[in-house]
Amino acid sequence: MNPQTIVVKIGTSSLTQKNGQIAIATIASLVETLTALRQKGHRIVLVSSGAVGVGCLRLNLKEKPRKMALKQAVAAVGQGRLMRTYDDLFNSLGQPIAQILLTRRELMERNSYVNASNTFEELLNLGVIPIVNENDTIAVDELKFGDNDTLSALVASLIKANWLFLLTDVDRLYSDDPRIVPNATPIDLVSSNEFNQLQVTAGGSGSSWGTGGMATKLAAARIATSSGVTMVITQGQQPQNILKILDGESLGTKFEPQTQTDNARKRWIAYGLIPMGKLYLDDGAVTAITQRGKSLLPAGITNVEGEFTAGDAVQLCDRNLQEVARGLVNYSSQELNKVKGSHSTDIASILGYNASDTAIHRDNLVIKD
Ligand SMILES: Nc1ncnc2c1ncn2[C@@H]1O[C@H](COP(=O)(O)OP(=O)(O)O)[C@@H](O)[C@H]1O
Ligand SMILES: N[C@@H](CCC(=O)OP(=O)(O)O)C(=O)O
Repeated sequence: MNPQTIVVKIGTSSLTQKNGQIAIATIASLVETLTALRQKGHRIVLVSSGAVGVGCLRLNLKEKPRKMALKQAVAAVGQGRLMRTYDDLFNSLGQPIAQILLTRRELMERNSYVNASNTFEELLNLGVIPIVNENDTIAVDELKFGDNDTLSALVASLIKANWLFLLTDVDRLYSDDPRIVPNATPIDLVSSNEFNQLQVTAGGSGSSWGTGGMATKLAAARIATSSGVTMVITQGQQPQNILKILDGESLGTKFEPQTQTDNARKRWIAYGLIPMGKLYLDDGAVTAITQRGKSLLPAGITNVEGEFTAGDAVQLCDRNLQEVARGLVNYSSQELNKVKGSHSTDIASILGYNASDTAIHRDNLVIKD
């Protein structure tokens, strides 16, 4: 197999045992597997949860704190211990690692997005395994990834990975939460054209330590597959299965990639940014941008929702309120409220100054699959 770029995400539920102790055997096996993959020439990034869980363990807290500041303090305790554990184990196999802590803010700002991407590139070229987590200590609510499933999919998109493995405490996706519905049907493969028809009940976390459960894993699958990444949900207790899956064995649930968005800037618009508002479009505008590759003109906008400034990301929705695209606006929400539905030739007289013909230029538009 050609060298692949592989992101592996492991959840708290796999890093901790039922009794709350750290799952040393699982971590050791993960470290061996990732080192073996590196030795085969693959480029590896590990996204590891567990800072809060390990912090609680260190501080003898019996459950995950609910108060934000306390959770952040606990994560600060746990992150160091987690990295210490990883460094000891990777070091014994001669594998260098690095720590990367990210918040949503870094991926929202184009310069820091590009910087993060360059840093990953250099680390991977050096043969290092970067270990990523959310920077829980400084992340504020509105700028949180919130869960590492989403973070890992954004990282996979950022570094143009071939694969994203989500290691968790179930062996695959089921039609329903198998803890609640024991005879739920296992799902082995989700092909690119089946994704939108997928009939599953994605429940919350199965343990008191996990975040998001299956719902955030499916959200991650959407981001990953539409960035051209193959995603697999598989059992965290057997990280060595990653090697078998790469060799073609069917273990876990595999999500096939959609057509790849090659343009890094467009991937950033689609996934890096948090949309600040919505534009509702008439049918003509929807067809023009989705089928004819046109820019969005103010004439096709029927309604504007939210408050944003020029340069912000917005969602574009059709008359059924379905999101059809995302893009960076050339106007603020105030301006768009004045010029929506107007012809480009009238805009200067409505606003009293010369402005862009397009509400969103096609170079700044990303159409949803
Ligand atoms: N449809 C489903 N298929 C499989 N697992 C599901 C489903 N819905 C909910 N779950 C639950 O999701 C849990 C895994 O998510 P989570 O606890 O957040 O793990 P992690 O810490 O690995 O992110 C499983 O233990 C399972 O109980
Ligand atoms: N950043 C948090 C992880 C949050 C999270 O997504 O947890 P999980 O659902 O266990 O992957 C931590 O390190 O505790």
